[in-house]
Formats: sequence, structure tokens, C-alpha cells
Amino acid sequence: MNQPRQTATYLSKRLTAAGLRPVSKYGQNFLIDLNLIDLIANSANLTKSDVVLEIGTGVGSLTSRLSDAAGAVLTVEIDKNLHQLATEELEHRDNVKLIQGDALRNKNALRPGLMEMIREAKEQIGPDARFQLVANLPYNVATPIISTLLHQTPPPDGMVVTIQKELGDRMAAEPGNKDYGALSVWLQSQCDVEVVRMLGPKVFWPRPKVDSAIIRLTLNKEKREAIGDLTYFHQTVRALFFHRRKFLRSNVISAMKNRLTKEQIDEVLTAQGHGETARSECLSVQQFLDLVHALQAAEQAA
Ligand SMILES: C[S@@+](CC[C@H](N)C(=O)[O-])C[C@H]1O[C@@H](n2cnc3c(N)ncnc32)[C@H](O)[C@@H]1O
Repeated sequence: MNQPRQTATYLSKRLTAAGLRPVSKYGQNFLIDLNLIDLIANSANLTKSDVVLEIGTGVGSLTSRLSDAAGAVLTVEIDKNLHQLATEELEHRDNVKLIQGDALRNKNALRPGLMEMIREAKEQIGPDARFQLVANLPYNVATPIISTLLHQTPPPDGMVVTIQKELGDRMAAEPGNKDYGALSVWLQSQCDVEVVRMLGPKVFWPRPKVDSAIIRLTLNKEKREAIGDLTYFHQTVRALFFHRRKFLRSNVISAMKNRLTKEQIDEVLTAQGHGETARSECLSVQQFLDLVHALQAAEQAA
């Protein structure tokens, strides 16, 4: 297959010929190093059993790599003009479905119909089919996309994404670290998180003002099953990090307002071994799981 050349000059000429310029509000920073595009695709260990979701088709450079390696690719592009360019590039590829529009309905919900398409594509591949997100993500929607996908049925078995370095730091952060927060706990409660490669601004055109990272998240089904009620867990963890400077007890009291009394909360915290000066940012992921389960059980018993 012919692969598009991918240099800043090539991209700039391609867009200019179509009367276009990169649109910053859509996070249009294109990867110009083909080796990195290969690294992203290869890091997902794709086979023909994979259904890949790409968010942000751009001009379709990563999409063509994904199409070579995967069984089916669904790629979503918000920008009508880029969608048109990518369609011209990719229309001969039978396993690529291009969708024009916003991948998100809002910050907590995916575009309607997207998961149905993924489920259908998986069914066509058969019982061994996997679902993966592989994308050079638009930075302003990277968190809602990754977080929301983990609420879906099926969730992605794996995700390989290029994101802003700071976001990667928050995803992989450990307890006690300044970057450790609700996102770290939500992702690490069900995925193994690895940094594949740090990327400086030079590998993109136009150059972003920030550093980036390629991150791989691998779903751990046992961990995910142990969470139980995903929505309850996610909402409670977010509430427990709401006031970072407050003690854990104050955050639990605010989170459980009108649901549990202070006495009931103190009982749970004591049973879980959290003293008055405990802070959310020092709890391990397992401690969050135990605490949220205990709060949920206390609420159900109340
Ligand atoms: C960082 S660029 C990546 C482009 C290309 N995949 C690459 O690797 O060079 C992000 C792309 O996402 C698109 N985009 C931004 N917000 C989007 C959204 N909410 N839904 C779908 N696509 C979006 C942008 O127009 C842009 O083409």
C-alpha cells in the first residue's frame, strides 16, 4: 500500500492545496515522524482480531497503519475538511469506516451510536475480537475520551494514545505524588498504565507549546470486576479528591452529605484504618476500593 509521506512540508502543502490550515481549537498538531506513527501502531500489538477506534483521523496517516494491522478501524474526525481529505486517502481501504463529527456527546458521554458500531464490528470478527483505542488524541478531549471509554460495554482491552505529558503524569502517578488524583485512581483501578515514549514539540506540525507522551493502558479484567459499581466508584473517588487540601474525613463527609451521618462515616474510616489526619492523596488504589465499598455497604445498610 502507498503510505503518505509525513513531513511538515508535505502536510503543509497538502493542507494548503486544499485551502486549509491547522485549526488549533481542534488540537490539530500532526505527528510528522513516520517512525513515531509506527511506534504508536506497533505498541498496540494489533492483529486482524482487533477493532480499533481512532479519534482524530487528521489526514489519515495513522489510520492507514492501523488499517494494515487491524481487522477493522473506526475513525472519527470532527473537522469536515480533514474528514474529506482523509476519505480521499483511505476510501480504497475496506476495513476503515470514517465518521465525521464529534467523538463526544458531552464530557461524560460518547457520540451516540459509536459503541453500537464497535460492538457490531467485534461481532463480525468473532469471539476472539478485541477492542482497542489507538490515537494521537486531541489534547482538550483526551481525558473525557479515555475516562468515558472505561464506562462502556465493552471497555477497550487496550489503549495506546499520544497525549499531553502532564496528563500522562497524572495517569501514571503513584500515591503521595502531586499528580496523583481521581484520574490516576480511576485508570489504575482497572488498567496497567505504562509510558511508552516521551515526545518533544518538534515531532509535531505545527509544534505544540507542551511536551507529549505515548501512553499504553492495558485493561485488567479481574481488577475491573473487583470494582463492582463503576459509576458509584468513579463518582465517589472524584468527590474524595474534590478539596485536595482537606483531610480525607472532610472530603468523605462532603461526598456523603445527606447519605451517611458523621458517626457512620467515622465508623467506616476507623474500620478501614484511616485516622483523622489521613489525606486522599496518600491512599493506594486498593485502599480507595476498600473504602468506597465500605461506604457503599454502609449506605445500603442505613
Ligand atoms: C492531534 S490531531 C491527530 C491527527 C492524526 N491522527 C495524526 O496523528 O497526525 C487530533 C485530530 O483530532 C480531531 N479532533 C479534535 N477534536 C475532536 C473531537 N471532539 N472528535 C473527533 N475528532 C476531533 C482534530 O481535528 C485533529 O484532526
